[in-house]
Amino acid sequence: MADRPDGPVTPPAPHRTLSTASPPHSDIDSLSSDSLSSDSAVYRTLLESTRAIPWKIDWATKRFTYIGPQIEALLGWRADSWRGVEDWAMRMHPEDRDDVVNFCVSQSQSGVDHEADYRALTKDNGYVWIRDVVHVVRNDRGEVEALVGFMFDITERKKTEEKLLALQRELEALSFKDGLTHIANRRQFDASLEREWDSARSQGQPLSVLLIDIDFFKQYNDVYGHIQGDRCIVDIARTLSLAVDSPRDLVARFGGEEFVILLPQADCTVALKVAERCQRLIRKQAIVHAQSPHGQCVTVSIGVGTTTPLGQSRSADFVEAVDRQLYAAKKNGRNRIEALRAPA
Ligand SMILES: Nc1nc2c(ncn2[C@@H]2O[C@H](COP(=O)(O)OP(=O)(O)OP(=O)(O)O)[C@@H](O)[C@H]2O)c(=O)[nH]1
Repeated sequence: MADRPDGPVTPPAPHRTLSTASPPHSDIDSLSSDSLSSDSAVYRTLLESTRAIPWKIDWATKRFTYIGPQIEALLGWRADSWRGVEDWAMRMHPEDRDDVVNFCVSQSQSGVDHEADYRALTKDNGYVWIRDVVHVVRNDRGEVEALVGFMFDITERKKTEEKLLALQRELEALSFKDGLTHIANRRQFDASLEREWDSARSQGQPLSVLLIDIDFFKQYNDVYGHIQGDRCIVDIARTLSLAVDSPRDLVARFGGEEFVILLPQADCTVALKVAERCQRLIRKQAIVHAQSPHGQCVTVSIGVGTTTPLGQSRSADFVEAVDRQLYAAKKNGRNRIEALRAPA
C-alpha cells in the first residue's frame, strides 16, 4: 500500500480509475479536484466496509493517524481510543506481547514489510486472533515515515488450526499405542530404546531390557478360543505394567504374545528383581491354563539383559542378545528367567 498525503484512505495514483467520465478540457482542474474528493469518499467507504481493518501509524510520533471504525465491532474498543502504539501493545495477550512488539519494531526499523499473528484483547476481556499485515512507508530520502496495515480477524482459522493440531497429537499418541492392550506398542519401544540408548551411552549408565513371552499360548488359544486369548494378553499387559515403578520404565507389547520392558538406569540386580516381580504377579493372577504343566496356570518366560552402551554398540544387537536369553528360557523348560551373564 502506498503512502497518501491525506491519510491512508486516499487511493494510490494507479487506482484512480473509479472517477467518472473524462471532463471537458477547460474544466479539468475543478473537475479533477471534485473527482479526487469523490474518489476519496469512495475509497473511504470501501476501506471501511471491508472485514479487514485498515490503520496508519505515524512513525515519528508512534501515534495512530487512522484506524478503521470496524475495529469497534471486532474488539469493542472505539476507534478514537487507539491513540498510539502503546494502546496496540497493551491490548495484546501478555504471552504474545514481547515477541510481537519486538518483531514488529525491528522489522519496521529495518523498513521491511511484515506480518504478525497475535491475540488482541477485547473490551469484554476476551481475545480475538489477529493477523496484522504491515507495510512500511518511506519518504523520498528512504527514511521510515509511517506504517500502514490491515488487521484481519483469523480466529476461526486459528481454531481450525488448533483442532487439527490436537487431532494430529491424538493420532500420534494412538500410533504409539497397542490397539488391544492400550499399552505402548513396538514403535514406541523402538523410539524409547533409541533415546534411552543414547542417553545411557552419553552418561555411562546401565540400561536393562526384559523380553517376556507367554508360555504354551498356542494351546491356550486352542482350548479357550482366540477371544479369551485376547483377554489373557490384556490381563498380562496390565499385570506387567504393575511390575515397574519408575516413570521412565516402559512396558510395551513387542508383538503377538510377547512383551518387552525397558528399564533405563537399571543394573542387572534391578532388572532381575523386576523380572521376578513379573513372574510373581502373574502367578498371583492365576489365569487358568489346563494344558500348562506349570500348575495349570498361565506362566511367562523371560530373557533379561543389562548393558552400558559403549562406542558404536547397537541397540538392535543388544535386543537380539536378550532374545537369545528368552529362547534359552523356553528351551530350559519355560516359566523361568534367563539373564545375560556377560555385557552385551
Ligand atoms: N488370542 C491371541 N493370540 C495371539 C495373538 N498374537 C499371537 N497369538 C497366538 O500366540 C500363539 C503363539 O504360539 P507359539 O509361538 O507357538 O508360542 P507358544 O504356544 O506360546 O509356545 P512357547 O512360546 O514356546 O511356550 C499363536 O497361536 C498365535 O496365534 C493375539 O493377539 N491374540
